[in-house]
Amino acid sequence: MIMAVPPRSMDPKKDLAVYGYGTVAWKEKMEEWKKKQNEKLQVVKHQVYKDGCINDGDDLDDPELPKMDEGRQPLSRKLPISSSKINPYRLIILLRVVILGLFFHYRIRHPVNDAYGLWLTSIICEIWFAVSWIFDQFPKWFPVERETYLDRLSLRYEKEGKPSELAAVDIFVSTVDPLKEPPLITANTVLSILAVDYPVDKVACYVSDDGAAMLTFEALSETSEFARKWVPFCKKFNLEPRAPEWYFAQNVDYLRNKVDPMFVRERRAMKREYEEFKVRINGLVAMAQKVPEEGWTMQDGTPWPGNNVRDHPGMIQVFLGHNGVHDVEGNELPRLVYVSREKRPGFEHHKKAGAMNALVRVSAVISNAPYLLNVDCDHYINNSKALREAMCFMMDPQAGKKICYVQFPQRFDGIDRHDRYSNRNVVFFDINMKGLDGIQGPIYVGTGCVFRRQALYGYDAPKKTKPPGKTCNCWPKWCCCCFRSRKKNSKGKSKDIRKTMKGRETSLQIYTLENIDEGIEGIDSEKSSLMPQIKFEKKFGQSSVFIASTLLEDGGVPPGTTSASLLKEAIHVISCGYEDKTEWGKEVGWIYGSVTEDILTGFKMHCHGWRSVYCIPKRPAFKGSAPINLSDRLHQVLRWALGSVEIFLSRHCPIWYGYGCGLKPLERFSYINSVVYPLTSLPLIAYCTLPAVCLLTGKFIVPEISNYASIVFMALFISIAATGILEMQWGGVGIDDWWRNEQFWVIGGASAHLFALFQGLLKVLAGVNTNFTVTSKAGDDGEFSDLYLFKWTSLLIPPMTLLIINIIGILVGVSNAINNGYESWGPLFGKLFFSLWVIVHLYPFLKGFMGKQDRLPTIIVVWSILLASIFSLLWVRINPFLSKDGIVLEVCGLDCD
Ligand SMILES: O=c1ccn([C@@H]2O[C@H](COP(=O)(O)OP(=O)(O)O[C@H]3O[C@H](CO)[C@@H](O)[C@H](O)[C@H]3O)[C@@H](O)[C@H]2O)c(=O)[nH]1
Ligand SMILES: [Mn+2]
Repeated sequence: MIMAVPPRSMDPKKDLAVYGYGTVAWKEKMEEWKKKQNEKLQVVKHQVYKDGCINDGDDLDDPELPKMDEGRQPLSRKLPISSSKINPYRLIILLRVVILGLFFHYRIRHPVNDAYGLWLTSIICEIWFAVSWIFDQFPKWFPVERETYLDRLSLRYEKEGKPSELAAVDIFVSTVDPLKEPPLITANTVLSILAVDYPVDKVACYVSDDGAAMLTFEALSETSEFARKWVPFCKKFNLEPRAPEWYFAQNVDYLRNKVDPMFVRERRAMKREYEEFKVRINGLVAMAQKVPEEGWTMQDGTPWPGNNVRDHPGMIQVFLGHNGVHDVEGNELPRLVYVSREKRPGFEHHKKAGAMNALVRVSAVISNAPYLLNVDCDHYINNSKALREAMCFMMDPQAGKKICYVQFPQRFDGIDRHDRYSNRNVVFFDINMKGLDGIQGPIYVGTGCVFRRQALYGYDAPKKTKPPGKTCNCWPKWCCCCFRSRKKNSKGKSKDIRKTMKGRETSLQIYTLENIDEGIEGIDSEKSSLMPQIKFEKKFGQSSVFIASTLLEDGGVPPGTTSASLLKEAIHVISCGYEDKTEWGKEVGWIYGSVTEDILTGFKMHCHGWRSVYCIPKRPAFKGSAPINLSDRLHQVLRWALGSVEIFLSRHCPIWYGYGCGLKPLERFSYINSVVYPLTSLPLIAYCTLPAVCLLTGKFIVPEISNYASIVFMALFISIAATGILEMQWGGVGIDDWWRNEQFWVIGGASAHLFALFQGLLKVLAGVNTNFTVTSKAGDDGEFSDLYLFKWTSLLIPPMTLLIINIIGILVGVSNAINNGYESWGPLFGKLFFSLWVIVHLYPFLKGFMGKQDRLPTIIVVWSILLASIFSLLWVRINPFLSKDGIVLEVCGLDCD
């Protein structure tokens, strides 16, 4: 019976359901089935991914691989979440929808007559919460996980005795302010990149310095020198991680695993080398503290061109490269390039997105790898196989072609044990993103992401057989038509050019505009179908070298170019006027218009029909740092929310943008959710104020409840808890992380999101510019001293106010109840619960607010005052020695009737 399973099926769950899943024998059968499947797989040529969309119909045949070879198999696999976990989850979601319906039915038909305003406010808030819940919930309907097969990647692309066929990757590191982003951190990131487990000639590291700091430049120079020792050492002993600071922070148990004495010796020596390196870097930092009056001068005596951060020429320096320096063992090292784009007053620089686009062009001119990885300066490579992991998706002959990027989760070092401010974002990275991966792919989060270069150039994803008429991503229909024909042309041309380029490799010189014109003119056949040069210039700008590079879909630089001419062109493409009247930032590269350029950039790609992939290797691929004190964290969240508001109010708002294109509906839901969430701050603040108002006025948002109503309320409460719990289960998230996330949702919502909303509106209405406040990255991890750092910011006011009024509300409510006798405790209970719910959510905020006092934590003082007053009031009430009527008025001072 099991043999009847069609050989192309890859879904044991589905098939087993037909063949007796759930019976006693199913396990055995499954084993047998799996074995048979595996045997079959070896000869099956065209495998169809469950995805459906993923098979391009490409021929898998690699004549060099024997028919039964392991290297023919897919490089990765989708692992659906087990149905025993996901089905109850879905069931509960549906139940919750039904219960919500009943809830609103009751709520709307039972207004509170003596507190109509309260009732109306609460209902409006609840409706908003319900809607935003829908947008958050349904993109989590099809979560998946994935598994990669690095050995198969190796078998396929690194055949014995032949040069590696792995694709090249250009790696971008962005940094801006060496004081907030210590050079040592950037250096560690760069070292981890240079030492990555990948063919050296296929890796190029570009560091973008938006601060034009000589400190960064010199630190990088030191780093390249140290890399000559560090890289061979890492590779020799296969170390992890390859960022020295974090490597040496691990303790090695020399006794346990019979460590090679040679290793012990070399490790010790290397540790000393690293310490010296650190001393040199710290020396540079110390020197950079005070700017000399005449500005910085370089070692050769010439003044540093970047002395005026806002007005300086573009700078490029190649530190390590192909024919240059070798490491101490004589091996080549990856390329390392310092880039600081030109800045002039009067030009909009578009923050990080602008920096990334400059790097896209520079790298296209210098190495033009078909794939790009971008990391923030503090996100080092923690798993040296990270690039290979990404290639398991990108280079998969069937699945790869449609993938625009492979996103890795952000993981962090140096966060306090309890992760007080939910810096790890575990719920987002382990639940929401896995959900999206089952739809059209995770959103781009700004770092730890490997891109397909072509996808960044604003092209549509390849289509299998596309029905004509539905190919583009702009919403007006007429626009679709014109756009389609243009796309076709560009694609057609790219093929031609590529062929021609291959044909006349030696003769084609492409340094200047004239040359490329000649080149195109030379292809007289099919000339009419070519996209005119002018159109390319309109899209990509005036660099013919860059334009030519975009046509090489498999990357690489045309042969016969000299590095001097390339560098000249590289300077050209980072000049600040370069993007004028082009599609950079509009359709090409990182997209401008939001401080969270990441969401926007990924969104555009999904609109072009691309899919992205979420990759979670066992050993985290990248690790970074996060702001752990309250004020910095709130500012970070403020920036993110502001970015979302900017997108929400722009033409790229996912509610309106991109219909009739590649964006799937549930994916759209998720994007909508990620731009409207700051709006939730308004109902949230209102809702958190309600309990206090109720307690103070003695009114409530629901009338006297019937039994039916209390059942509905309970059911709603239970279904909310149940979805949470089941979600934690399939996502592998702990209750503490989940709870922190809930708490921070309230804290952030009551402060940063609200401010973001106003700043965003200000920007749109009054044109006030938004700036990108970089978060400081802790240099030396000083025992989380940062956690207790307290900086005053107005962001703290709204949550503080909410806290205070709720505490006052509780006090007043309790004392009222005391005065009014025991029958009034019943209704009070609901209000107290409501109010405590707010306080409990704001608790981490209160802790952060209190800072850290060594003797007697203020928090204890506050709580004791609070409890003390409650108990004293109670005491007053119960005290049998006093006559009731007499004392009450004296104590609470309120008019209690
Ligand atoms: O004008 C600028 C401003 C920032 N950056 C770089 O942008 C990165 C992110 O800045 P950071 O302050 O660390 O922001 P985070 O909130 O920690 O970053 C997250 O959120 C950002 C969007 O707000 C994304 O760009 C990041 O990739 C993502 O990690 C850093 O490498 C900066 O050097 C620039 O290159 N130029
Ligand atoms: Mn960061």
